[in-house]
Amino acid sequence: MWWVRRTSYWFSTLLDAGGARLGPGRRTASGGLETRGSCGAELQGELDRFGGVSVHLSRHHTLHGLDAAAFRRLLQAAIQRWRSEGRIAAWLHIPILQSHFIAPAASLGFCFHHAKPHSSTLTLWLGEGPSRLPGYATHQVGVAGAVFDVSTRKVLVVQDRNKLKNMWKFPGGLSEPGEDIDTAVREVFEETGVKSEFRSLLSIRQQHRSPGAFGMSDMYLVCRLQPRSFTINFCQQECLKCEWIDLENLARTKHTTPITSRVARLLLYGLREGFDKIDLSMEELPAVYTGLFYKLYHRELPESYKAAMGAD
Ligand SMILES: NC(=O)C1=CN([C@@H]2O[C@H](COP(=O)(O)OP(=O)(O)OC[C@H]3O[C@@H](n4cnc5c(N)ncnc54)[C@H](O)[C@@H]3O)[C@@H](O)[C@H]2O)C=CC1
Ligand SMILES: [Mg+2]
Repeated sequence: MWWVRRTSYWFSTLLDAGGARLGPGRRTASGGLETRGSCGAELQGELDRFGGVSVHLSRHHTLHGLDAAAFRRLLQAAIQRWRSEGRIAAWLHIPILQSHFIAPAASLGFCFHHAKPHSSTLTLWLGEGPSRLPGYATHQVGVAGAVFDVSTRKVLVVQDRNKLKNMWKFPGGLSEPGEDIDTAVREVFEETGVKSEFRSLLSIRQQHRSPGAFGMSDMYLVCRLQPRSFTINFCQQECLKCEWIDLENLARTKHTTPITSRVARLLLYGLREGFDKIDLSMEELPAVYTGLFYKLYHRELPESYKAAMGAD
């Protein structure tokens, strides 16, 4: 697959606005070799592994002195080309001192994705249907469901279509703002077609500077879910494969991620010794001052302790 080589950055980001020559042998967003020539200015970008194209204006020194109208013409031509090449999205990284290019980009449909102290990033969805680009995060919360059927000892796993290595993992994805951890049930259904019910929280992983979270922080939570249906009808856009596999095999196989493997072993332990040994159960409680509700996750408190301390 072409993206296995993406770390070598052979897709160069080029703009020849001022007639500057392009270096020989450079790769472009179209995946072909950029040719030298006098065909005029062209806005080129780097391809990402999802099929989007990213343009960093800071790398285009020839843009200096270009007015907003000329930039708009360049961008419009580039958008047409990207569409014809089947690109799904365009990302425009604009240094703060070139913010006069934001308005022409916005007039062509670009919207803000996020801003940092010295630059802003705009996106334009070029794919079919509504945009599937993830929003920006301070922390993003990913949730997954370990849907485990005790009677068959099988657990539901997927292989992600967009990952560099195709390892088995639990179906799941990013929660939307305002969603609870148990939205793992929704993610599992959307990705696999399998219906399930929340049982408990099994693990929490926190990682900072995560590449999958635009360099921000990522929380990844795995829930234990009880299956309510078994027929798989997986989402072709997100998954390459989806299967019910034997829990012991998942705990042993090398073709899985370390977190999935660890949770598989945790489930095996729960199966043998009782799920109360591994479950963080959830209770919804009223917030004292706001009148809102929140969900609290912890190991089950024995009845005797609840009674001794007074019920909530
Ligand atoms: N099981 C494990 O060990 C692993 C867990 N994770 C965690 O899983 C969570 C995310 O789950 P996912 O299934 O990835 O989320 P998800 O199911 O919400 O999928 C994200 C969607 O956004 C799309 N997307 C992401 N970046 C894109 C871009 N730049 N352009 C276009 N489309 C883009 C993907 O194609 C996918 O359709 C995170 O918390 C992450 O840390 C990630 C890797 C391994
Ligand atoms: Mg997913």
